[in-house]
Amino acid sequence: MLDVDITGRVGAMELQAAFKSSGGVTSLFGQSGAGKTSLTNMIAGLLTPLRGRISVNGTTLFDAGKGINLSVQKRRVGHVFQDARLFPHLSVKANLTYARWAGRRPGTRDMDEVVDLLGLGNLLERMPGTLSGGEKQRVAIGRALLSDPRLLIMDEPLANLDQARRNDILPYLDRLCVEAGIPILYVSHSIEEVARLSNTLVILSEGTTPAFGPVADMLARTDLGKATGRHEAGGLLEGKVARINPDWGLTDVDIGGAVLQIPDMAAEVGDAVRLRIRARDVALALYPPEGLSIRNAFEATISSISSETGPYAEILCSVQGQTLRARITRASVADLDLYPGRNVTVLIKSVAIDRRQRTQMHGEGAKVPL
Ligand SMILES: Nc1ncnc2c1ncn2[C@@H]1O[C@H](COP(=O)(O)OP(=O)(O)OP(=O)(O)O)[C@@H](O)[C@H]1O
Repeated sequence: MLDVDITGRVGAMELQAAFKSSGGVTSLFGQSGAGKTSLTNMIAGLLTPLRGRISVNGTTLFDAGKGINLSVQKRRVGHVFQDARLFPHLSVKANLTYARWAGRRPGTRDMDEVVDLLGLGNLLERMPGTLSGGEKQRVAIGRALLSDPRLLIMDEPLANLDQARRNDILPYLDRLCVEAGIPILYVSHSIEEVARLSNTLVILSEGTTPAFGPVADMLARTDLGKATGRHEAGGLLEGKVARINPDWGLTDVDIGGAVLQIPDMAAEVGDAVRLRIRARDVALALYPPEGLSIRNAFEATISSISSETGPYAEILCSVQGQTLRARITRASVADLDLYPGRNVTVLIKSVAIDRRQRTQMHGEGAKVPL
C-alpha cells in the first residue's frame, strides 16, 4: 500500500500530489516536465516536501505534521534510474554483492533468486562496460532488489534503450512485476509500458495528480486525453486463450463470451491475457458486416460519446462487461446516428494487436510476457 499526499516545490514548479494504491505496480504517468522525477525523489527522500505525508505498507516515511522525515537509508527505497549507474570498476557479481551488503538485514532476498528472475546468470563475471544498455538495466534492477527495499522505484528504466533493447527487457520487467513481492512505483511516459505493467495508474500533469485508479478504468477515461496523450489512447480487454490455430498463426482469446482473434501468441490454452486495443484501431458499424477482412466483430453497447470539438469523437463501448474505446470522426457519429445506449458492432483488426500490446497474466493481476 502506497499512500502519498504531499505539497512541494521544485524550481518554479509547485508539486501537489495525492494518490493511494493497494500495492503491485503503480505507474506514474505524465509528459516530460510533469514532475515525475521530482515526486519520486520526494518519496525516496532525495527532496523534502513542504507539507504532507508519505507511507509505504503502513510505515511512515514522511509526515510534516508529526515531524517525521526518515533518511534515505532508513526509507529503504530501491531506485533504478534511466541510466543504470553501476559501479564501473566492479563486476556484475560484485555490483550485486555490494548491494546485498549495503542493505543487509534478516530476510534479505536470495541472490540466486534475483539472478534467475532477471536472467543474470551468464553475466556475473562481466564488467559493466561490456554490457548492453538492457543488460545494464537488468543488473541495476537486481542491485536495487538485493538492497532489500520496502518500495522499488523505477524511473523510466527503458528511456535510454532503443526499441529492440526495450523488447528484450520488457519480459523481465513483466516477471519482476509479478514476482518481486514488494510494491513497485514505475515511472513512464509510454502508455504501452504502463498498460502492460501496471495495476494502478496515477496521472501526473503540470505538478498535480488529476486522477488515479485501476489501470483499465484510467485508460477508458476520455477526459484525461491531454494528460494521457490522444494518439496512443486505447482500452484494455482481459480474457483467456481459448484456442490456438497454428495453420493460420492466430490465437483465439475469449473475452467473456466473445472470441477475439489475434496474431501468433506464444501462450497456452487457458492462459489469462491482457490486450491493449488502441482507440484508432476500433471501428463501429450499425449491423454485423459481411464480406469484410476484419476478423473481430462484436456486439457492443455505446456507453458514452465525448462531446469535444474537432474532427474526432471518443466513444466508449461495453463489450461483454469490459470497456473498449473507439475513435471515429464526429461526422460518422452524426451519419450513423450514434448515441449512448445504442447497440452497435465493434470491429477490431487482428493485426492491430501486436506483441507490444499484449501481456499474459498468471493469477490475479499477475502478468507474464508473450
Ligand atoms: N533542480 C531543479 N531546479 C529547478 N527546476 C527544476 C529542478 N528539477 C526539476 N525542475 C523543474 O521541475 C519540473 C518537473 O521536473 P521533473 O524532472 O520532475 O519532470 P519529469 O516529469 O520527471 O520530466 P521528464 O519526463 O522529462 O524526466 C520541470 O519544469 C523542471 O524544469
